[in-house]
Amino acid sequence: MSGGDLERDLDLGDDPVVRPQPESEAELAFEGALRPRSLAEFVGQSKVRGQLELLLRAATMQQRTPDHILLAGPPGLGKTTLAMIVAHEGDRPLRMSSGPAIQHAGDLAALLSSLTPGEVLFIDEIHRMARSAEEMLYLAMEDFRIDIMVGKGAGATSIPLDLAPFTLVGATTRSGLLPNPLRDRFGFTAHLEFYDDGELEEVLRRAAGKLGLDIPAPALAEIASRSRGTPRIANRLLRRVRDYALVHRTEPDVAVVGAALELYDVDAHGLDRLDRAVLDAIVSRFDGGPVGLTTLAAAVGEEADTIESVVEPFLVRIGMVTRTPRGRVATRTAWQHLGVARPSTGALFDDDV
Ligand SMILES: Nc1ncnc2c1ncn2[C@@H]1O[C@H](COP(=O)(O)OP(=O)(O)OP(=O)(O)O)[C@@H](O)[C@H]1O
Ligand SMILES: [Mg+2]
Repeated sequence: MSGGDLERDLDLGDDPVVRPQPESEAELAFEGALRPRSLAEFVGQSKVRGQLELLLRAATMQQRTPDHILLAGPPGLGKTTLAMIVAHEGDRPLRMSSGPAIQHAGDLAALLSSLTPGEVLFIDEIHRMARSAEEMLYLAMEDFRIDIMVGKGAGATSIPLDLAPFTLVGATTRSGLLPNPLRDRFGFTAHLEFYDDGELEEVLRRAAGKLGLDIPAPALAEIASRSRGTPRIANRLLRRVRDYALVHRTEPDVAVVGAALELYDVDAHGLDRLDRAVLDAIVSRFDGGPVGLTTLAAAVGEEADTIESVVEPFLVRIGMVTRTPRGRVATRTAWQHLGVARPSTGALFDDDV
């Protein structure tokens, strides 16, 4: 997306610290060390936890493989963690793959035919799997069987192949993109929700413990409140605060949390520069909106997709932006947050949000 000169007068940097996607290999390794290993250790999502517990117990009592499980929800809320827990709780081996790695039915056939009885197969980003593989997966999930095509043209024949019984755990950030026949074949779909501040505080308390950090509760609460309901972001901010305290040879109290996060441009609501640039554009350049997604994206020099999938959901969730049929509108809270006086009359504000 080209924003022309509008794009040039904003310097947004490209290392936002509060994006929900993993930042780097180093972060993935760090996350691995902090991942809860059991359902009991998994913080929050009490509904999903209870549902999973029942499903796993019933399978153990009946000595069968648990039903296939679909984990749906935004990035960083614990889908991969839960998939590992499903395998661990049932004492089953875990095979990990992902949608983008399965580009042909043959890729999936190789994977499925090599599973051992009772194995848990985790397919991350399952909505990105090739269509031909999806169809093979339907039969595999239902009957633990696949048909392998041999030869081409008129001489082609299909050879049925029995599979070892397995549990498929699929994860998706875009459950709306899954075809219905695939969605229907999961025995259980877990919808992960954003965490509240108390739950994030607990995530942070456990993570600090694992890292051997002594951080007072008010400082943990301060990090939690800036973590956008997302454990991955909470753990990342914890790491930045730890580094800051280390370098400045100080105890990580509330003031240190504030200073460290200010350094990384994370404000009291967990908004970063891009979030604020979006809000500022709606308020200052488009008089509070409504403004269309493409125009808005051009104004801040960012991909429309990033605005739509990453920036906007959070701004909508905290009540700073609303979507109207005519475009995005900044709410009263947004004007207040930016410290800009909002005109009290005018046709643009007839939604009075
Ligand atoms: N309920 C939880 N309790 C404690 N830590 C959690 C919880 N959920 C997630 N985490 C931590 O957050 C980090 C990210 O979690 P995870 O990798 O499972 O997210 P994800 O949903 O798979 O994200 P993505 O969509 O990007 O793959 C991990 O370090 C994990 O330890
Ligand atoms: Mg994941």
